[in-house]
Amino acid sequence: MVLLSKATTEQYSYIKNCMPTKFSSTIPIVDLSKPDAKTLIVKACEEFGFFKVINHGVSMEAISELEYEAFKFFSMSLNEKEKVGPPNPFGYGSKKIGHNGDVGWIEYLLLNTNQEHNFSVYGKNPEKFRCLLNSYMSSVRKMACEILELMAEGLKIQQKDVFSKLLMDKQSDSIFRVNHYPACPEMTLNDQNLIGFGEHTDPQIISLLRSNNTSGLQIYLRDGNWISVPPDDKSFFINVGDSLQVQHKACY
Ligand SMILES: C=C1C[C@]23C[C@@]1(O)CC[C@H]2[C@@]12CC[C@H](O)[C@@](C)(C(=O)O1)[C@H]2[C@@H]3C(=O)O
Ligand SMILES: O=C(O)CCC(=O)C(=O)O
Ligand SMILES: [Fe+2]
Repeated sequence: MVLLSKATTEQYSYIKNCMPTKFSSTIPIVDLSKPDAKTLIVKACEEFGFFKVINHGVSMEAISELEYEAFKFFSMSLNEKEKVGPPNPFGYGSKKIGHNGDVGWIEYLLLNTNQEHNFSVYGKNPEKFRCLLNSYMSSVRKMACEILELMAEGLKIQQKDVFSKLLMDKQSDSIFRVNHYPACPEMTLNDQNLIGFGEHTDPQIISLLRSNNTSGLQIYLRDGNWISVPPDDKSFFINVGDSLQVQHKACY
């Protein structure tokens, strides 16, 4: 058994511990290349508010290249990374999330997808990072539009771009987050995990999540239980945000 000294535990005490939950085998899967995708998307949104997409059209090469550059960025010294911060609202952030005083064992880059950022400070090869980010963001935006259009069709809304046009708008406030959850060896040795990104709902229309093959993402179900989402680095997970939930209800 490993015991943590008081001094060690004190530095983490302001970040809550993660509760272990069961892995779910019931996450809906939508194959975007199949004709039933629109029906399955609507069903998943209504019953779960969360689903996984395969055949999403974002190339694995673009994903791996960006992931590699992001890892390089996060492996730099805190001093170097902080040249891209603080995130008010965009840039590099560590531990502090949002404006409500939330904290987590996380560091991240927060970008507006429609805004030019000063990339000259983004890591050792900023131009490469900028190119990879831009091409990744445009592929993911394309996928998001496809999902939103399928959703409108599935809901039998005549105007197919009713949701997707919000994303295509030049003034869109869509954001891109690159989250890094550093290992916390002392806690892991003691079989505990610190909360990375704490409990929240996403205010947007939808969130498109991709991660490496590490577990950690948990979702809250209607029945009041939290479940762990089995990781899958080849797929994207789609979370219905508060704005879509409100608009969706208004569609009936
Ligand atoms: C804890 C929080 C972070 C967040 C604002 C909030 O109070 C609740 C929602 C969070 C979220 C989730 C989606 C996006 O990543 C984000 C930028 C957003 O708009 O809402 C974050 C906020 C944030 O990181 O500032
Ligand atoms: O990093 C994750 O897996 C979740 C992040 C998240 O929920 C968010 O950025 O809104
Ligand atoms: Fe979220």
